[in-house]
Amino acid sequence: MTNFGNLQNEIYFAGLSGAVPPLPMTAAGLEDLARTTLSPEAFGYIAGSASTERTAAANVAAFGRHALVPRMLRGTAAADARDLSVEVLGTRLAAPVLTAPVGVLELVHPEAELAVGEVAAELGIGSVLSTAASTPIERVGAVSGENWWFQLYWPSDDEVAESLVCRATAAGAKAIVLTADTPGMGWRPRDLELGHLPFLQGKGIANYLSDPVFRSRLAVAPEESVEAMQMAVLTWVSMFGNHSIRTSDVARLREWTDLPIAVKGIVHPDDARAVVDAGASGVVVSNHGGRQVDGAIAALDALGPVAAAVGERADVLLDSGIRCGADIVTALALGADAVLYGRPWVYGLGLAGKDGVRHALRVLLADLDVTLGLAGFASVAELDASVLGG
Ligand SMILES: Cc1cc2nc3c(=O)[nH]c(=O)nc-3n(C[C@H](O)[C@H](O)[C@H](O)COP(=O)(O)O)c2cc1C
Ligand SMILES: O=C(O)C(=O)c1ccccc1
Repeated sequence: MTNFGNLQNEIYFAGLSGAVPPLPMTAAGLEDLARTTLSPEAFGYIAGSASTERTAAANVAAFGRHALVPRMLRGTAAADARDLSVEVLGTRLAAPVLTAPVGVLELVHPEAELAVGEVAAELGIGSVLSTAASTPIERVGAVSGENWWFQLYWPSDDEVAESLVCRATAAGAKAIVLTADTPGMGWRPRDLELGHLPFLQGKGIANYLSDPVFRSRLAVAPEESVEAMQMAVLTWVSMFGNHSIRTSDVARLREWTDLPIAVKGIVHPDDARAVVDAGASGVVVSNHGGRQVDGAIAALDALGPVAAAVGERADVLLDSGIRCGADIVTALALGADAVLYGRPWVYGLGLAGKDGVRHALRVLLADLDVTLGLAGFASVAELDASVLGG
């Protein structure tokens, strides 16, 4: 047992000698501090969503429309015997949480993906490494323990896509997460107002620059000169956007790797059924944190119908709007097997590197642990819709 909730005791006892936690104890507090600490470009890129940002707001608001109805006097397990573990896509996790794939982490801190992979492994949860990482797959895989997955942005050059998948498989990834909702970049006013797209500065393209197939497309190695690097960036631009991927391509991905495949960015039950028919064993219900289609349905509102559509045929994960322990309990009650945690730990990374990521993740996991126990549950496995009063 992991006893994530023990963070409470740790802080209160340290408080006896006058110590207080170095960072805020809520996701909102981390965001507020990041707003005044990070550069406007970095903060705008992370906090920003598409257009009016109403889907980003809806993601969070949707959790507020569900209330937990805690059960009392059930003689449940002591805090140190509570079991938060789950198995998703064949991966055993100490809690139903993985860090969401987030690109270009060098924008906020040089430790970037290495910090996230290491801390997730230390805590026994999972991490999903972005294609748009600032650090090559092999280096991140080497420090990320056993429970990391690779997120694929399928480039318009299929041979580059296959190469990325083979590299991730060889580096020890336990699953491939194909992101379906980003055939191109969403309309993002905060970035547009600053004229800021990090990739054009060569940030977040380390997996391409280190890829033998991508490099074979370049006339001159990017290390040779500033002009050669600019050509590599333009080659990236020409291959990042890819509107041609279809459901049937999941079957092609299936041929490149034996790893389980999840498709991320699904909100329609028909799309969920189709990708499972094509060979996916997981679906991530997500609208990319409201960064792609503004006006889209809140992720939590899409969860129930998607979970009903796939039934026992696939695992269901959810992201977009997870901010506290009760949000995870709600998502699991509505049919998710686990959640991906996004922006709050990115603020932690920006504020204090690896320590900040650890802080943000421990706060979430402790809140989940305490909430679960107080609601009358001894394990995550026992959670079902009845916690919502049914
Ligand atoms: C700065 C940033 C970069 C992201 N980069 C990626 C990415 O490279 N690949 C991907 O599949 N999703 C990416 N996402 C989406 C996240 O994986 C996740 O779906 C989203 O952050 C969930 O919303 P929330 O953070 O508001 O909870 C990114 C999100 C943010 C905020
Ligand atoms: O910024 C994003 O949300 C994102 O997912 C992304 C990552 C790399 C390239 C383009 C978009």
